[in-house]
Amino acid sequence: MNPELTDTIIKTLGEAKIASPVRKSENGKPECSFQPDEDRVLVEINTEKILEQIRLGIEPASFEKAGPRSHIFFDPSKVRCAIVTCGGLCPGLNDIIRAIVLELTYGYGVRGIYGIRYGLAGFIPEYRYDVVDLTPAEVEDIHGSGGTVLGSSRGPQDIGQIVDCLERMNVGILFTVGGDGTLMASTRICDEIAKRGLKISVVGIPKTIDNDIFMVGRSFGFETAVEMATAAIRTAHTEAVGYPNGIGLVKLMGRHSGFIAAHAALAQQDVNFVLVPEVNFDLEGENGFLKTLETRLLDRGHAVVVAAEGAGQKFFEGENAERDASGNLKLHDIGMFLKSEIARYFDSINMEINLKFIDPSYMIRSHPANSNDNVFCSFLARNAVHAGMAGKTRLLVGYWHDQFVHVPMDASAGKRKRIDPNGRLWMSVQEATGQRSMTNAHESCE
Ligand SMILES: Nc1ncnc2c1ncn2[C@@H]1O[C@H](COP(=O)(O)OP(=O)(O)O)[C@@H](O)[C@H]1O
Ligand SMILES: O=P(O)(O)OC[C@H]1O[C@](O)(COP(=O)(O)O)[C@@H](O)[C@@H]1O
Repeated sequence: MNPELTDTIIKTLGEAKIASPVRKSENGKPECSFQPDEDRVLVEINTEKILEQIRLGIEPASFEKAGPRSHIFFDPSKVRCAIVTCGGLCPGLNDIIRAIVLELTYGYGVRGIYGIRYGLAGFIPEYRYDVVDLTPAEVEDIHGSGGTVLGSSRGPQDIGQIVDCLERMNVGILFTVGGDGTLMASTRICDEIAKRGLKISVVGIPKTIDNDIFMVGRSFGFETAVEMATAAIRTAHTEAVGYPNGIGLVKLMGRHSGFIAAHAALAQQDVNFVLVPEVNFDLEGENGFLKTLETRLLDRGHAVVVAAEGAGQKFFEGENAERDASGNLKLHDIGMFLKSEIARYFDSINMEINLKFIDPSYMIRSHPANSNDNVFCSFLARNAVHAGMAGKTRLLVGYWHDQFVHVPMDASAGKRKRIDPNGRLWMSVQEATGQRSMTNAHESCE
């Protein structure tokens, strides 16, 4: 184990003892000193008290702290591990894969590490996706690239077949890197493992640039996404001030939660309107978006509008509601909608505008992680390895109140973190944009 990292973890987490399964043999190669102990059992992180608090709507004061444990469950010389990345891309996926491989190899002396191609589909024989052997050499340079070297996918896969594959490959620890869908799938994989009485740990690493995973304070890639979104807003502002009655309209990702839009608007305070899924707004009327935009143009001559993709979906009610392969509702394009509504409105009042629409969504999502996210990914991944090697299962490695912690999968699955319309973040957005009259008059969407 990297002594520097170990020290940091000891200081941060106050761990008294550190697992040290690897020692150097006479020829300098790592050798496992771990003696399997029959009494050791896989530990389900399913703390009843935490789940009960969440059921009652009380924020849990703490979770079990993440970090290396004094006893490990799996024999590093025998255990095989698998990594799978699922759902939409996110900056930092390759950093996570790389850090898992390096910690397993150099921290614990594990040799058999497999990469599953194209998400959960990679477990299913009919797709014929080859498994990748993940070695330090294989992952050496991947952290500089966006996306995931393993590939990803959406779409339902048979849980029985996934566990069959884990059995066939003799996998002891499965690392699932994904969002709320992956979390649901992971809990079902855990159920099937338990039903079959297998000794397989499933450790989740929460992934979503939307930063909306429940009971996870910060998800990797979010900071990179905000940075990139801020650059797009800056461009929109430059374009808007460059022409008479210039309007810069930026659409950002955020299916259910507008965290990227809210944070980026606060980072680049040239934004006049932030539209998020959590807060309703009207188009027409005195306090409606279009009239408020007109007032802003008459007052200052330019405006910047930032819309998260899940905002204003009520305007499409009654239209076809399609779903993607994973069952997520396909959203109507709020950016294109606002673009045409703005054009229609100003045409109707005979006022000339210059509108520039920017949609940087996929440029943001496929970007490599920034330095802070690089560091964050490394800690998340290494803590996931510690949890897995210690025989913990059915948990997510999360970041909660400035600590890396073990979040029971069941505490997070099926729920979502959203902007509180009465909370400090949204208040700050309203103050920074001056849009209070437009969105304050309306209720939250849920
Ligand atoms: N309720 C569920 N049960 C089992 N598998 C699920 C469930 N929801 C999603 N999945 C699977 O998890 C994978 C990732 O889900 P998806 O929603 O696409 O992305 P994300 O994990 O980023 O939310 C997909 O293969 C999807 O079919
Ligand atoms: O175009 P795609 O691949 O369907 O992904 C779009 C979705 O990706 C996200 O950024 C993240 O979604 P997931 O967490 O489900 O992967 C959503 O905000 C957005 O709706």
